[in-house]
Amino acid sequence: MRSGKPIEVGIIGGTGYTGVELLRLLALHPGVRIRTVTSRTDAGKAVADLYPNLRGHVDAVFTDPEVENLSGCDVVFFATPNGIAMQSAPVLLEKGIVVIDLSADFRLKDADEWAHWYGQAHACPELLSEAVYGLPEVRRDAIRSARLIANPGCYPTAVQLGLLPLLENRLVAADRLIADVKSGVSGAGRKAEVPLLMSETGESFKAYAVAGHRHWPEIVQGLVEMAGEPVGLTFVPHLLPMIRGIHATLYAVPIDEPGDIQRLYEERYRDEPFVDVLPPGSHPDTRNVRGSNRCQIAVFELRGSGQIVVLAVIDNLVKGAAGQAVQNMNLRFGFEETTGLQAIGLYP
Ligand SMILES: NC(=O)C1=CN([C@@H]2O[C@H](COP(=O)(O)OP(=O)(O)OC[C@H]3O[C@@H](n4cnc5c(N)ncnc54)[C@H](OP(=O)(O)O)[C@@H]3O)[C@@H](O)[C@H]2O)C=CC1
Ligand SMILES: CC(=O)N[C@@H](CCC(=O)OP(=O)(O)O)C(=O)O
Repeated sequence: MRSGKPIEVGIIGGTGYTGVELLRLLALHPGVRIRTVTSRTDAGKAVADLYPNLRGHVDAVFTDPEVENLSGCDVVFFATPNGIAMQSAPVLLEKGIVVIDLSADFRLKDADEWAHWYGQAHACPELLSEAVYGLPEVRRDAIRSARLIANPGCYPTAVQLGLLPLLENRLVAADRLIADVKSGVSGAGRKAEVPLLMSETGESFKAYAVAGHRHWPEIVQGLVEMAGEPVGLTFVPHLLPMIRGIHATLYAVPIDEPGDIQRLYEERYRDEPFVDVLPPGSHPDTRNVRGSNRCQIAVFELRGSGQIVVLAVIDNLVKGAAGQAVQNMNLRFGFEETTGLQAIGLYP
């Protein structure tokens, strides 16, 4: 466990939902000092004036997102829209600063695939192979020595953790996977857009991006690595009338008699501090992980159809973004993995 001088942290995009969630978590982390928090629109304003929940905990003032404002940082988090981190990550890495990107810029390994899904050419394709996909439950050792960490997306975190034990053990048909996943509205970020108004989302429920969502290639990339074979995945995201939370219902067809699936999940995740396999017959509820870095999972083998159904819930802003980013920082800088992440889910 690391001790000594706190590490210096920078956050680009400190006014957004994942940025302020990083601030909430890092403010109580004993091993860090928040050195720089950026905003183009609120530069010069005290962080605690914009976010009074942080009064007395964060004394930083928003600054412009210029690279010069980040020198002296040991680690910089990008909590920015896609396409921003790839512009400045190379300069920061050259300065010896560790980069943890919460956006999707370094998640896909194939630059053409990235350009296809994100609608622009990648600015530094040469870094894609080096970037470590920061799902600690799969890649803990690589994260410990990474310079550039691609923090997973929210949907991909829930789906991959839900299917990992089945795919690693080759128990299900990898070409027939279904992920039916629902998200709270904060997944879309803090922006003024008509489809995100309370009157549009508040008492309604719908699927979206059924024909193709940019998280699909990210999830498939991760599942292929787990399964060691090609994967066929149907992924359908939905927008739920709630603020935080992701609920994934995952369907898989066993190849043979799969054995004791409950035990398989319990053993795979026994030593994982942030994956909680619930007792048989449980139905995980998004509110039980709200504000916490936990993923709660339940697994069922349906007698009628023979299908395996896995339910996985996370808070999209915590295990799906800022919490997982802090978990990655902890691994990278030698802190106890759970430092600053002990918050229990809010109930009700
Ligand atoms: N919301 C979620 O649940 C999740 C989000 N993510 C990803 O994390 C990233 C951040 O998401 P979220 O917090 O929701 O987004 P928001 O839209 O809420 O916030 C974006 C932040 O980026 C800043 N920003 C915007 N453009 C630029 C720019 N050109 N240069 C520097 N800063 C900029 C904004 O501040 P300002 O304009 O003042 O500079 C703002 O602080 C996104 O890539 C998102 O896809 C990942 C997982 C889950
Ligand atoms: C509810 C909602 O809109 N969710 C977002 C996904 C969350 C996210 O921010 O994903 P990236 O990090 O990959 O951009 C969406 O579907 O676009």
